[in-house]
Amino acid sequence: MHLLIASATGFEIAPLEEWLQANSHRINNFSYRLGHAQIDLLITGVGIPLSAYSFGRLFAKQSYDLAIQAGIAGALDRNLEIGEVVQVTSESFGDLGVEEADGSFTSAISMGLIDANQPPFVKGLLPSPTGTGTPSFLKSVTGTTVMKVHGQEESITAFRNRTDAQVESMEGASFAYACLLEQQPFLQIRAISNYVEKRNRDAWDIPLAIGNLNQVLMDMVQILAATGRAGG
Ligand SMILES: O=C(O)c1cccc(C(=O)CC[C@H]2O[C@@H](n3cnc4c(=O)[nH]cnc43)[C@H](O)[C@@H]2O)c1
Repeated sequence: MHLLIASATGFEIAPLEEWLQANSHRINNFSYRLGHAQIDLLITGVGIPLSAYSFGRLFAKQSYDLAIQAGIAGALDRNLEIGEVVQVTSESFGDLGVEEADGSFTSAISMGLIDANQPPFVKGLLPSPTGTGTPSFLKSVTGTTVMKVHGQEESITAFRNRTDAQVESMEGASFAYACLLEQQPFLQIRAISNYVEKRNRDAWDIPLAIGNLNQVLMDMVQILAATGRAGG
């Protein structure tokens, strides 16, 4: 099977890369062979524009049995724990729209600039397909993708009032959008590094999130390499 593991930054999947270097056959700078799997690594860059270009360019020339986006994320849902690893099963572009004169936000979808049901959107969301090797041991959550990480109480309260999303990242929706349009089976796996709250960098635990994320990735890679199957 041909597997893609993509991340915004190199540090988010560095432990996986080190593990592949020690435990698999290196094909080139970004590809490894392990059992029945070829594993390609992709670093897209942070944010919607960089990741959208990266996925669009890659999927124009290459398809995969399974594409996994892996990274850290902020939790809007306080029931999620720092360090917890989740799978994001629906996405949205959380701040794509206009700021009104009174400071309120109107989304591009409610303005009709994007049709809420224009494929691959379904009711304004980007739902993940089911049955693409979804790991049942991970909690399923809803995600949203923003250009600007929230850090001010008033804007966070307003955002919570207009989204049902449980986690926030800066690339999830670009990945889901590209995969859905290219009919590319995909999974988005995120580890919670912080809560979406008044900016407090000291409360982030990036090492814990990255450690837990990469343990899940290594477990999944070993299972997929052993079985050579993504479905199920
Ligand atoms: O050090 C910081 O203050 C900082 C702020 C934003 C992002 C980072 C990163 O390390 C970038 C990696 C990745 O992290 C995702 N992420 C993590 N937490 C959040 C969040 O609360 N809201 C949105 N995105 C988040 C994001 O996908 C970045 O690509 C460091």
